[in-house]
Amino acid sequence: MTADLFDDVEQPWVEPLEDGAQVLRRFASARAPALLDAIIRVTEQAPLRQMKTPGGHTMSAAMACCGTWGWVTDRKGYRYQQTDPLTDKRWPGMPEILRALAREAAEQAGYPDFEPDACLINRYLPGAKMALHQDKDETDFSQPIVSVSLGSPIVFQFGGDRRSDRPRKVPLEHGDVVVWGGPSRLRYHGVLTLKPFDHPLTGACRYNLTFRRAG
Ligand SMILES: O=C(O)CCC(=O)C(=O)O
Ligand SMILES: [Fe+2]
Repeated sequence: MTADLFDDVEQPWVEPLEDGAQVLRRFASARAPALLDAIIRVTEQAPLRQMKTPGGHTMSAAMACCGTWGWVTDRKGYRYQQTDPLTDKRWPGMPEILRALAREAAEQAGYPDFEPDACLINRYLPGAKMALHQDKDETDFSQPIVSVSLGSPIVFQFGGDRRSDRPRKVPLEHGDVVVWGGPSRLRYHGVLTLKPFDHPLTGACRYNLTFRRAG
C-alpha cells in the first residue's frame, strides 16, 4: 500500500433529488482545504455574526457574506445589501476559488450560465439549525441556488412549495453540494440541529456556502 492511498478523496457522484434539484456528492471534497482557507480570509474582513430575525429572534447560525451582495436580516426585515452593516464597508469580493466551484457545480447540475453575485457563509456549531424557509429575496429566480457543505455532517430538509409539505431528509456530508433551480427553485428547505462531531478539518463546526444571483 502506498502513502497516497490514504490521501485519496472519494470520487464524486450525482444523486437526483427532485425535478431541477441534485445532490453532487463529494463534489467539493478535493478542494475543501482551499475553500476553508478562503472562508477564513473572508471572515477576517467580514466577521461571522448571529443576526436577528424581523421577529426579534437571534439566528443560531453565524453568518458572513462575500460578493457584490450580502444577505442580512434585522428588525427591519430580510434583504440584500452591498455593505456589511457591522463595518459599513462593501462585502469582501468573492474569492475566485469559491466562484469557480459554484459555477462548476451549477453546470454539472444543468445550469451552465450561473453567475453568482452573492455568497452567504453560514457557520453552525452543535445545537445550531435553520428552520424551513424559501430563498426568495433574489430578483432572478431563473438562476439556481448552489449550497456547499463543509465539515460536520447534518441533515438537510428539502420540502415542497408550501411550508406544510413534508420535507425529505437528506443527510449531507463534507464536500456535498446541493443545487436547486428551475421547477425546484422556491422549494422550502432547512437543516436539522447540528449534532456534536469532530471533523478533521473543522472540528465541531459545519460551514455552508450558499451561492445566489441576488441582483
Ligand atoms: O446550511 C444549509 O445547508 C442551508 C442554508 C440555507 O438554506 C440558507 O442559508 O438559506
Ligand atoms: Fe436557504
